[in-house]
Formats: sequence, structure tokens, C-alpha cells
Amino acid sequence: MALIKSPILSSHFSAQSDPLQQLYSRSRSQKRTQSRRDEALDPLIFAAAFASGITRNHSGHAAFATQRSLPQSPELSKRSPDDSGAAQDRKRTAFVSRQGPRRLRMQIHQQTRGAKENEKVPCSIDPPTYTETLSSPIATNRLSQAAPLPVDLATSALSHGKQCAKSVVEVRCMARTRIPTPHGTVFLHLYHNNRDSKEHLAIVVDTAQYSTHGQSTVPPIRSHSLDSIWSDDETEEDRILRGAYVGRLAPETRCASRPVEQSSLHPNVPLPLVRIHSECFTGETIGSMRCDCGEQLDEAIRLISQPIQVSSPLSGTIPGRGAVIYLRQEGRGIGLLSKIRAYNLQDLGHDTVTANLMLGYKADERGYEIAAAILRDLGLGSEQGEGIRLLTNNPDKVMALEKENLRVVERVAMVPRSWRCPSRLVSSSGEEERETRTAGVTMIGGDMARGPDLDKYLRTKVLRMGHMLPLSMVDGMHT
Ligand SMILES: Nc1nc2c(ncn2[C@@H]2O[C@H](COP(=O)(O)OP(=O)(O)OP(=O)(O)O)[C@@H](O)[C@H]2O)c(=O)[nH]1
Repeated sequence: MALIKSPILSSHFSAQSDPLQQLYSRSRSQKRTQSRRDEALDPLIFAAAFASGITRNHSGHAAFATQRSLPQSPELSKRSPDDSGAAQDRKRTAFVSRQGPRRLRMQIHQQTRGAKENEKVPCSIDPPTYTETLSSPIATNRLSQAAPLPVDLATSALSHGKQCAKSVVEVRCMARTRIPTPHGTVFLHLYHNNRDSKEHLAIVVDTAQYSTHGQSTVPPIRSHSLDSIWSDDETEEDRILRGAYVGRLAPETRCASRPVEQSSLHPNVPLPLVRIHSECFTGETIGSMRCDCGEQLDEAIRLISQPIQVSSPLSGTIPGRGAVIYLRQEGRGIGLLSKIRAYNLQDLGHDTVTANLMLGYKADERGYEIAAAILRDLGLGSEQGEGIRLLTNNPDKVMALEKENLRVVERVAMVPRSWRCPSRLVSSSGEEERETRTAGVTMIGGDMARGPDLDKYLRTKVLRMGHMLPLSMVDGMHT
């Protein structure tokens, strides 16, 4: 039951020594014999029960498993008479909740909460191994001979019982490559770190990466850790393979990049646009319109890629530049499984914040220390590097970066496309949509996310999470 974070929910499952818990444990072992019960769904069922009164399974609220015939619940009576599942359910021995009376459960909850508050949550790092064997003969697994990576050190610290919450976040860009997108070429940087085992990414938009040093008007956005030399026996080929080269990679490329000092930007060039984006499988991969995440990712890359107007003495336009820091913090840090459950709670009538709380999480479980470390590595926002313009509506992100001593010079709002183009919202003609659709836009279906689920989600973000979006835009649209 490690998945259940909520003390309310988990207290039901944790085997403790008090008599009530023993009673629960006994009930649990009996329960295992009943295949119709799916323990993995329990958090959801309990959460729904807490929120909306009584469910079929918990209507009895008895502390003991009993045998009794099931009353015709409203839920069952809603089924059609030919619903064989319903008929079977009626014949079956009734399942009666084995949870204790609410008073006792609340007692346990209070105790568990008290204990939890005093204890520090250990980091659940899954030690990655850096012994990738590359099939190419030139690599000959030399990467594994490199000096210990920050994460190796953290892993060994962890194995000695230290908590990684105390360690300073260190990141290393493990590899960089060029990715052509509908908005132009971006440079994907993959990062490892000493805080978690996830592969966070930086999507760098910067055509100056193509230029060799000194050629471009603005300095290229370079990863310090990528350009640094990892060990004495690292060859040029090793370095090129992981993306440490300057200019265009071509069959004749033989020279790797050299570590460079981060140079400051020309005062007439606007500061780079940066977005810190959290993973959203549903929004980005299957085009969910419950949220605007897919659209935001696409819009961020599009905005960053827009040409920038510069004043004299440079004058004219230069290609857009900046980066999206893509954090693997699915579901505002609660993970995909819990996010799916949260969606079901939302369908049961709760908003995105309440759903998280009901599952025992905070409204937002994310942290931005790794993002800050990646930005520093790219020379963005740090003392020595450039200040940044941050694309967000989320005040937490601005505060988190400032707390990390990064220079957020400006916040640039991310207005949902459906708010900006309300006419397309009400338009029923497919014609108009086809004209405006951008081929190859990253999400399935492209264009914009919209619909009642999204409206509710955005409204909650403004009203309950303090997101800085003008609700008047959307209110005007629907009235
Ligand atoms: N728990 C939960 N997570 C959601 C839900 N909808 C979207 N998400 C997650 O919310 C996160 C969205 O994060 P970001 O794109 O960084 O945006 P944001 O925090 O809303 O702030 P902005 O910068 O203003 O966009 C992603 O991790 C999504 O997976 C939901 O209903 N419940």
C-alpha cells in the first residue's frame, strides 16, 4: 500500500499493533479471498466515499465483515434490468465495509498525522548506474570510466542513510542533440542529477548553437557541464557523441567543444524567454483537453522561436532564443497513476485541487531546484549569465526561481489559445479550423485545447492556485 499517501486512507491499511489494527489486518487477509475487490482502487473508492457520502461498498460502515443480503442501493437500481452484473451482484454475498467507525478512524488519522509531521520524508532515489555500454566501437564504454558523476556521489550518500533533501542539487548534461520541429530546430539536452533518478530535459531554442565561437551576434546558450571535460581518458569522439561540439555536426566533424566561460549578452538584445514545464502524458501525448499542457508546451516552443527585434547598433531581427526546461513531474508531482485517479475524482464532481487533497497530496507537489540548477548550467538567469523572461502564469515558479537566486527579470503570461481566439471556440465550421491548424503541431490534433473540462481546470488554477490569468477574458466569452 506504499502508493497511498493519505493518512486517512493509509491508516486503514497499515498493519499496526493496536486491537483495531489487528482487526483490520484480519479483515484484510479475509478480504484477499474475495477476488471482486481491487485494492488498488481503494483510495479512489474511499476518497469518493469521504467526499460524497456513502458508496455501495461502504454503506454498512460496519467494523466486521458480515454476511447479509445487499439492499437495493440507488447505484444498483440505476442499472438496467438486463444488466447481468447487477443481477449477479444481488445474488452474491454482500460486501460490507470493514473499516472502523469514523470516530476511531479519525483518531488513527490524528495519530498518524502527528507522527508524519515529525518525520522527514526520505528521498526515494532509485540509483541509476552510469555504465551505459554503447554499441559503437569508438565508445568502448569509455563514458563509464569518467570521473564520478554528481548523482553517483549522492547515491552513495543515500546508501549511507543520509537524506538527499540536504544535498545541493547538481546536474550534468549527459547528451545534447538537434531536433527539427515545426517551429524550427531545437537542441535537446538530457540531464541527470543528484536529487532524483529522472531524466529531466532542456529544450534549447538557439540557432547560435550552429555557429562556431565568435561568429554569432549573440552568444550561444551552452551547457557548462556538457562542454566540460569529464575525464582524462575521454576522447574527442566520446565528447562529440554526447553532443559536446560547436557548429553543425557533420560526417567530417572531428573536434569536440572546449569548456567556455559564459559570456554576458549584448545590452540591446532582449533577454531569453524561458519556460519551466512539467510533464503531462495525457495533455502532451494523447492530446487530452482536460488541461492545456500540450498546448502550452507547443506554444512555449513557438513563442521562444519567434524572431526578436533588436535596436541599434545591432538593428533588425535575430532568431528567437531561450529554453523550455522539461521536468518529469507528472501530475504536478503526484505521478500518472494518481493523476488518473484524480481525474476520476474530478468526474465525481471535485476540482483539480480538491482531488489532489483527497488523495493525500498537496495541491502541488513540485519543486524547482533541479530546474534552477539546469538553468544555471545553461548560463540562464544566474549571476554570471543572463537574466531571464519567464513564460508562466504560476506565481510559485517565479518565487521558486527567485529563492534559488535566479534573475527573473520579467514574467510573460501564457494565455490559453482558446481565450485568445474566442471566435474559434464558438465556430462550428470545420473550414476555419483547417485553415488555422498548423501542420505538425506537437500534440495530436494540434491547434488548441478547449472544452468544458479545460474551462473548469483553468478557472480552478486562477481561483484556487493564484494563477495570474485574467478570468474576465473567458467570462466575457461565455456570457
Ligand atoms: N494532479 C493533477 N495534475 C494535473 C492535472 N492537469 C494537469 N496536471 C499536471 O499539471 C502540470 C502542469 O504543469 P505546468 O505545465 O508546469 O503548468 P502550471 O504549473 O499550470 O503553470 P504555468 O507555467 O502557468 O503553465 C503537469 O505536470 C500536468 O501533468 C490535474 O487535473 N491533476
